[in-house]
Amino acid sequence: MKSYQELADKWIKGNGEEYLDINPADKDHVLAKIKLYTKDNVKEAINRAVAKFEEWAKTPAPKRGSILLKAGELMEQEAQEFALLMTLEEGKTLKDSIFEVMRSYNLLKFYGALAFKISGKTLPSADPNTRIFTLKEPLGVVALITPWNFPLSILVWKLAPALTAGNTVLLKPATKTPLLVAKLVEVLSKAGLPEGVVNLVVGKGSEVGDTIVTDDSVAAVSFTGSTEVGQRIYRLVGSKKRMTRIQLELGGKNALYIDKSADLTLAAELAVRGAFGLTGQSCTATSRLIVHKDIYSQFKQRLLERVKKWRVGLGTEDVDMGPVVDEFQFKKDLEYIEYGKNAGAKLIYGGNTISRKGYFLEPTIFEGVTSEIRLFKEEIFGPILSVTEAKDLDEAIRLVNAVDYGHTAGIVSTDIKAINEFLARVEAGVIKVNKPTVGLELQAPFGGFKNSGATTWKEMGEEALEFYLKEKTVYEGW
Ligand SMILES: NC(=O)C1=CN([C@@H]2O[C@H](COP(=O)(O)OP(=O)(O)OC[C@H]3O[C@@H](n4cnc5c(N)ncnc54)[C@H](OP(=O)(O)O)[C@@H]3O)[C@@H](O)[C@H]2O)C=CC1
Ligand SMILES: O=C(O)CCC(=O)C(=O)O
Repeated sequence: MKSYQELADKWIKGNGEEYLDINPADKDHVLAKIKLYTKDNVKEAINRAVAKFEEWAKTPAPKRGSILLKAGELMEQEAQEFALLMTLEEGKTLKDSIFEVMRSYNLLKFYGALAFKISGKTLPSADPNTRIFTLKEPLGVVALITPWNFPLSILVWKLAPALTAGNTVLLKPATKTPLLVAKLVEVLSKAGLPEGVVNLVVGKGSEVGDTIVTDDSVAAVSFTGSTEVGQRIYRLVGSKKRMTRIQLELGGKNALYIDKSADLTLAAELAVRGAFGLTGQSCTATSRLIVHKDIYSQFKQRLLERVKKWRVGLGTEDVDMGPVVDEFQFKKDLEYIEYGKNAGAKLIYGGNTISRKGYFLEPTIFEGVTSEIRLFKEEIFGPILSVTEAKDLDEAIRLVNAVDYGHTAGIVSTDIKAINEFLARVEAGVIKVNKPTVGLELQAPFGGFKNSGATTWKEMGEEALEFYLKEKTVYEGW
């Protein structure tokens, strides 16, 4: 069984308790024993980031960008090793891991190139002897806190713009997926990133999280994770003595609407891919289907035909879906399945565990899910899909919006009027038309609405850089 102990020992140097990093597809496979960071270790890391800030901020932006471009190249060369580690540590299929690694090295290259064009603007002045212009500057030490489900790309889409902009970084990945991040730090080091610019801390969020976000040396916090933790961080950061910039990307309960004009084969494909791809553990996952009553029974038949062909197994095999990430999430999924059966919804597919050494579940579908029950309203983050019938487009849009989240939504339709009505009235940061709700491209900005995000700043795209820069306005007279 492959061990990553050497990688862990080299880059993760906490003094706290030991944590076993386990392969979710095989509970007996320990990838490494991780020494977690204590609050004191975190404080030391913050101090290192503070001490390095001036030097890194003064490094010319093109030089900073060149290091990221180089890191992107190195990651591309090691893409297969990154992908294998991702599958062993998080459980997603190798195909999905390779896709995530590709996105990650492209993100490094994208923001590396953007370093060459960080710019302010020049404005006309009412005074003929004055020139007005703006200068963009880094913020200082930024803290990046990330989840396990996209263990590499989410982290890189924060880290790359942060570094390009000239900030030093405190990096706090999810405790479940630290090895992959250790490998990223290794690549950055090989690419020439000076020590102390990026400071990895691997510690349980519930123990070291408050220390990170409340430290007055931390100028900004960018967090992706659950709405519950995000709201806690929002309150804590708001009560700090130092004004602190904050970006929050949170949970989702995304709906895909199947219109009466939809191509039903396409609709079934998009529904199954969106709901069960990545084991449903995606903030862009399709968790709810809203189906027009006129095509309900034909669509249901196509949906069941498609899901029967969905292959579950080890991520390293040729399958469509790997295991659930860990025991905690596995139990949570099972509780929701039991709850659904007792809450009046009808289980029409799956619902069982698969007897292997890891945390394997069948893709599961409930129909007759009303908007009052928890299956409809709460983020599950597992391979469980709820189906609800709508009498017309108006009711469908109301149902799509009838949750506290507003991350992603989708419509499958060939009716341009219905599509435009949907685009205008649905409250979500990303809307997909005839596409799966999952799958974001790095050059496009994204960020959720309602309780799916703080809607302060976008991530990805050129827009992501703005979060990591402040703008100074100069009035230069003569
Ligand atoms: N909007 C978006 O773009 C995305 C949102 N998500 C959301 O993330 C969630 C799944 O990820 P998950 O990792 O379970 O989410 P959590 O909110 O539990 O954790 C996210 C990160 O925050 C840390 N953390 C936990 N408690 C605290 C705290 N009190 N203070 C500071 N940091 C803390 C975690 O550390 P530790 O691992 O040690 O607990 C982890 O690094 C889902 O809700 C999903 O929707 C996921 C991807 C994208
Ligand atoms: O769907 C994607 O491409 C990525 C979305 C994401 O960040 C997530 O689901 O956690």
